[in-house]
Amino acid sequence: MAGLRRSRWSAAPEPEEADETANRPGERETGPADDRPDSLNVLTTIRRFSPLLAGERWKLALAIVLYLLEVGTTVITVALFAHIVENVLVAGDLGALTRPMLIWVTVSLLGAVFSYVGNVIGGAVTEKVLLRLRDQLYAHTQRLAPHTRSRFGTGDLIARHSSDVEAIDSLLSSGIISAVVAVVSLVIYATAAFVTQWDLALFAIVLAPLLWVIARWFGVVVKRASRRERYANGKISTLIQEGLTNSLAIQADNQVGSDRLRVLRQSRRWRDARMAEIKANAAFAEAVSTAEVLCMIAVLFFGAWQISTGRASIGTLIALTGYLGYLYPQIQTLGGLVVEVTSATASAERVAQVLDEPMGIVDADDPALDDPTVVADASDGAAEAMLTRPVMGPVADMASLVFRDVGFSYPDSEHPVLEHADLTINDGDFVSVLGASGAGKSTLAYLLLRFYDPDTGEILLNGSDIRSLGIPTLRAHVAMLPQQVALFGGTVAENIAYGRPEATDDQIRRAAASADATEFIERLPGGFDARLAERGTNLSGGQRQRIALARAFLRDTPLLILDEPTTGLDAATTARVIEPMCRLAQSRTTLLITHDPHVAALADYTVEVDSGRLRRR
Ligand SMILES: Nc1ncnc2c1ncn2[C@@H]1O[C@H](COP(=O)(O)OP(=O)(O)OP(=O)(O)O)[C@@H](O)[C@H]1O
Repeated sequence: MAGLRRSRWSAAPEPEEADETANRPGERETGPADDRPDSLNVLTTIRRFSPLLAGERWKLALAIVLYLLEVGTTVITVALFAHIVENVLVAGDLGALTRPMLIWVTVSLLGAVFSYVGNVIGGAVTEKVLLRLRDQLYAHTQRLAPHTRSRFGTGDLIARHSSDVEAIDSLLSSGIISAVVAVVSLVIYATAAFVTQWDLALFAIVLAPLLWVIARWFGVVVKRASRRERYANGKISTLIQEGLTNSLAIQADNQVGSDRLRVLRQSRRWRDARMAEIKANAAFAEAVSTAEVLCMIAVLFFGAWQISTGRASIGTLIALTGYLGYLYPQIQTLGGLVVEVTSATASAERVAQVLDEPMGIVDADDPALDDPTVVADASDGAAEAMLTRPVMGPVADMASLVFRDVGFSYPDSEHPVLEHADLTINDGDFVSVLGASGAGKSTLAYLLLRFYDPDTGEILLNGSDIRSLGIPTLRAHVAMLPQQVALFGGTVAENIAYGRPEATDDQIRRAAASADATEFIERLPGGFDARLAERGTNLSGGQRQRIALARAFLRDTPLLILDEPTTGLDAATTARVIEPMCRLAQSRTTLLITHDPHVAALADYTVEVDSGRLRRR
């Protein structure tokens, strides 16, 4: 099993400039740094992510061969054109036109087929890499320890999963294909040009190193701007995600203007970074075009001089300019790729930062550790079998708990939350957990569910250390109702059955009845088939709690953890939640975390979390 380790990456390493998210509670201000020793360059990025190309390299090679065959067809068409100029137009022999024209049409059709098949195969590789990367990144992110996930911020993680992943994808597959094709075509066109007229070709080829230098220089400039742009993009996602989630509080607190200003300021930073990118890209394109035009003019001058002195024919000059017409764009493509690919490494760094963070607590056979190429490539049914494979050990119908000398502090905190904490809870006990805010009540639930492991001591479930049970088995013993009920887009019935998707309609209805939820559910348009709004915002707080209780009734686990189930509810609603809650608690071991002494009094006894200890009262 993997434990928690500190990462060599922080969520985003260096402060760049004060920004609007900096003063958010609990958030560490971070920003991009251009000169990080462990920042990725193009080669390290390709090496880092190339396992995602496993099994696809031969397709990549095939796509490259097809593109090159297409390049071969264009070389032939240029030679044909020169042939037609010399032997048909200059010689005035129209009869000599038919054969080269037929060859031209055939070769062009072949070129179109090569190009089409190459595009489709290259595209298929690209999309497969994208699928694998998305799957790997999401599985990894979902297994991060809670404190690591909150360090990144949800909005920023969403940006890393969307636009940053796409940038890596273009770098890995299309980037590789385009680079190889551009290099080999360059060699082919250059060879054709040399064979046609070596001294003129030599004159024209001096452009290549010049363009390379220009591309390298602009690559560095664009990468710096891209880092700023990626960073600002992540921050905008964070701000918008926070703003939308807290929309009502923002309005109620009269902070609409300042909230908008925060997003606007970050958007301005993004605009500035984009402008830097746009200017660098535009300047690069112009520098390349100007160098290209100057070289072409020089070749024409030199070529015209050679024709006038009889050293070259007009057909030769036409063929040469034809090859150069294909060769220069390849140099330009290569230069553009250097710039584009270098800037995409800024996204690669951001994705690598997430993947380099160690996962939280995971079992050795957790599907998140599976080879992402195997899972993502599997058919839908096979992937389902892999990801929902039965890893469960036997689930007991009782739950006794022992905390033995437990010590714990959060990985990024100096202060211990629990120290030498001891407690025994017998099967069937209904225990309320009290304590000052920040005492460590919710932390107990985190430890019981193994989001974290204790630094010292052990927690026993039915006499076994919970570390020996396997996470799915442990969690199959526990139903947890968090402070914020987790509701998902879907119907009421689907939400009740979350955690036990195989439940029948009848079981779902019985669970709803036990949670005293049937009446309000049936009043919803569609009843059990009514669709819930995002996070269940079309339900009241009490109704959301009762859906969560129905879910817990349905799961019917021997251990129940209720984390502040009545927070924010008025007396009448609290009463409606408490009744089914007590019914649920009656038949299992229950930990009820609460601040409310009236609610706490419902339990058989109280445990107080105080100064890192657990005291039974
Ligand atoms: N991810 C984290 N990283 C570092 N410290 C944390 C983290 N989560 C909680 N803490 C700290 O651990 C302590 C215990 O937090 P916990 O949420 O368990 O308290 P609580 O008793 O449930 O509080 P409340 O009643 O206010 O919900 C607090 O001091 C809190 O600041």
